[in-house]
Amino acid sequence: MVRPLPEEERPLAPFRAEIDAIDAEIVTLLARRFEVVQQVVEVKKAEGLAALLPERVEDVVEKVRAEAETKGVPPELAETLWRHMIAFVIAYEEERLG
Ligand SMILES: C=C(O[C@@H]1C=C(C(=O)O)C=C[C@H]1O)C(=O)O
Repeated sequence: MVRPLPEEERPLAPFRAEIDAIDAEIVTLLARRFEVVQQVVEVKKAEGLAALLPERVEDVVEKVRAEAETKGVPPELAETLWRHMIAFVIAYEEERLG
């Protein structure tokens, strides 16, 4: 739903267009990541592996924090986002692994 832009917010329009385009790219990348997660579920089923593999979770968080830092993104932001996403992924996997 797109609400009419209040007059005083008009100078923000080009930046918001850029943010919207970036968000769409992020969602595309999330879709790719999620497709891989579905393959992970199949392997975990076959191998009897748990949804939550804590050491891997910490490795992923460490990597995204480091990557964020090199790109001028606050590492705490990356960590917060990834921990939320990973928690969702683990719940998704748990539902499918039983
Ligand atoms: C995808 C996996 O399952 C879980 C989800 C992870 C993720 O979203 O990065 C990482 C660790 C796992 O507990 C995995 O084990 O690799």
